[in-house]
Order: sequence, then C-alpha cells, then structure tokens
Amino acid sequence: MEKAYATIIEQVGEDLSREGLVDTPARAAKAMAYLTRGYKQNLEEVVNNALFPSDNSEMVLVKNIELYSLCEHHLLPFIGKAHVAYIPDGKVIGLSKIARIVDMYARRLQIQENMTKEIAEAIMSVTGAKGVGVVIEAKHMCMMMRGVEKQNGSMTTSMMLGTFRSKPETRSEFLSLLS
Ligand SMILES: Nc1nc2c(ncn2[C@@H]2O[C@H](COP(=O)(O)OP(=O)(O)OP(=O)(O)O)[C@@H](O)[C@H]2O)c(=O)[nH]1
Ligand SMILES: [Zn+2]
Repeated sequence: MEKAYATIIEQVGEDLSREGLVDTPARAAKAMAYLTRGYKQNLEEVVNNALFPSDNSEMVLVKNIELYSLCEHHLLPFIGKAHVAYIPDGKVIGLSKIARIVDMYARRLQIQENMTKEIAEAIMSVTGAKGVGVVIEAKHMCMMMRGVEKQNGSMTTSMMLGTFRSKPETRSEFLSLLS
C-alpha cells in the first residue's frame, strides 16, 4: 500500500522527496489500513460472548452511533449515525457490542445500503432477536467535495428484519422513537 500511495503522490504532480512528503506513503498506508480494519474482524471476536440472559422482551434502542466509512465507488468518506433497535428473545447483547458491530461493517469499502443490511443481519444472527431495525443517516463526501457538489443532501437507509418487518406497530414504535 505504501508503494501505491507513493505512486499516487507522484501522479498528482508532487515531489515525493519533498520533506513534508517523505513519510506520507507510510502514514497514508497506515491510515488506510485503519479505515478498513473491519476486514480483519469477525462477528464472534467482536461480540466476545457478551450475551446476557434477560426476560425483557421490549424494544431496545441504541441511537446516534457515529460511523465513518468509505464509499466503494470513490474511496471517499461517508459519515453519519446509525440507530439500531431489536426485540430480545431470551438474551440481550452488551451495549458496546452494537457499536462495535456497526464499526466492523463501516470500516470497509461500502455502499450505505449494503452496510445497513449487513449490520441488521449481524445483530439478528448474534442475538437471535425477534426482530431488528437499523436506520442510518449519512453524508457522502463524494457528493459534497466533488461530482455534483451538494452540501446538504444526506441519505437515509433502513433495514427491518423479523417483527420490524412483519408488525407495522413495531416498525412505527421504532420510527417514532427516532423522530
Ligand atoms: N446508492 C448509493 N450510491 C452511492 C453511495 N456512495 C456513492 N454513491 C454513488 O455512486 C454513484 C457512482 O456513479 P458513477 O456515475 O459510476 O460515478 P461518477 O461519474 O463519479 O458519479 P458522480 O458522483 O455523479 O460524479 C454516484 O451516483 C454516487 O453518488 C452509496 O452508499 N449508495
Ligand atoms: Zn462515492
């Protein structure tokens, strides 16, 4: 990756031997590895068995989980918030693990729709919940810094599974808690 960044820096017309740029290929490679570290994680290790028995079968909602991802079309950031809800079925998941699951999928090359689905499916499979709902709102730098250059357009995506899909009242409760 360092070599690739060295090539990019040269190709934009810069002088790779300039003092300020000498360490940049290594730094940029390290930063990119960090921004895509989700590829090196898996669900089991992220959740670390943090599942706890509970007979609470009401909705659990974690709102405003910030996320930083990279769009797979331009490799530019998209930045936003995830809201995740589920209805437990005998067990609940450690609160921080929901945010860790969001990060595991955000820290990859993504499109927002696929990331939303992957997060919902992961939470469903790990918790065995009766239902899962995920809503993500994000702003895409590829639409702001270049291309169409619209600064105020944000994108909202959602994925509803189980009772969030089959029961309109569950979906409405979730959406009304978000508004
Ligand atoms: N649906 C969706 N589209 C995305 C996402 N991130 C970026 N895009 C879009 O991907 C599209 C790629 O379109 P292309 O026409 O192949 O690429 P482009 O010429 O760079 O497009 P412009 O951005 O319109 O300049 C653009 O419309 C982007 O806005 C995402 O998460 N979801
Ligand atoms: Zn893009």
